[in-house]
Amino acid sequence: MSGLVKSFGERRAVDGVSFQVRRGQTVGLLGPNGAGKSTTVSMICGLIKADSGSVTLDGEAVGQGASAAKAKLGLVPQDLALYEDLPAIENLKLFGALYGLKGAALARRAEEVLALVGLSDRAKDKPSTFSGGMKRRLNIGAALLHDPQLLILDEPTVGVDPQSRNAIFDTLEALKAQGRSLIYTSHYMEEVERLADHIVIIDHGKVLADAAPAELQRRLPAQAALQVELAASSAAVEALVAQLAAQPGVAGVRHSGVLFDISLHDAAHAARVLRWLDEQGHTLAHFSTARTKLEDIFLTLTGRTLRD
Ligand SMILES: Nc1ncnc2c1ncn2[C@@H]1O[C@H](COP(=O)(O)OP(=O)(O)OP(=O)(O)O)[C@@H](O)[C@H]1O
Repeated sequence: MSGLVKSFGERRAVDGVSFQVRRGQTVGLLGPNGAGKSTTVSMICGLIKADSGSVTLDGEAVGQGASAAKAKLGLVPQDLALYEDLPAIENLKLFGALYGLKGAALARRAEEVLALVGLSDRAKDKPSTFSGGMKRRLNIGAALLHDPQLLILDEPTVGVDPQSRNAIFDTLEALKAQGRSLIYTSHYMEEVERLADHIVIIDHGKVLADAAPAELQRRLPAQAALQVELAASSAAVEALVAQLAAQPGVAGVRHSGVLFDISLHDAAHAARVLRWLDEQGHTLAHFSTARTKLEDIFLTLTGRTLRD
């Protein structure tokens, strides 16, 4: 899509958004509340009309009405769109019929989709008896009946417990393995880190970053983090902070009591820092290492956390 703009009255919700999704690619569209994610997604699907800009799929315009390009995309809306009192399989058949599927082909496809979202054993049960996560998976299934090439999911895991979130991710990974392209919006950096091979960060309707996760990681001032807890409380904590900060490869040091968070330019520096602490006679109560979170780049770019 290119140069998408949408205003609601005086408010410019989307202000010139452009990015590409390659075949088979999973793009994570990240942004805080009100950033313009849902509006962007609605324009991509032709649900709302852009003030300007264009969306094309395989070179064909996705317009407002029915089009060949539109038939290649599926939308999983943020709000559930299911018939609570209709068995799961019948829900899927209903959506399939809306896409023009009939008879045996419709029945076969509904079964396939139910298996894909991991609900085959609940075919005859009604969504009203499902957990929140199962409803979300059925909602994803509803967008898959017509076998879309590009699936767009608007916050597919909102309000879902961690276990169900994993089940949803298994479904998304299966779709990815089938070579489908995915766009999904999220507040959750850890989800995007798990699934996306490309990340677009938007805020105030504008694209702030559009890159592969590893590339975003490289833009961070620190690549890795080391957390150490010293055994004895040290009277000279501030002096130690200064000494640690002066060690080669250390990008920054923060502490809370005897717990030190040391940012490193590279994970390879961790061993040297630990050796230095040992040489200085400090005993470790605990230590851990971690990759610096992409959440930090988000904070750097937007000045906001994702959960603001
Ligand atoms: N139909 C509408 N009428 C008026 N303003 C709207 C409408 N839809 C969205 N907006 C405004 O446009 C801005 C972007 O909203 P949008 O829903 O696209 O953000 P979002 O990034 O999806 O946020 P969230 O994560 O909360 O869903 C917000 O300021 C919102 O209040």
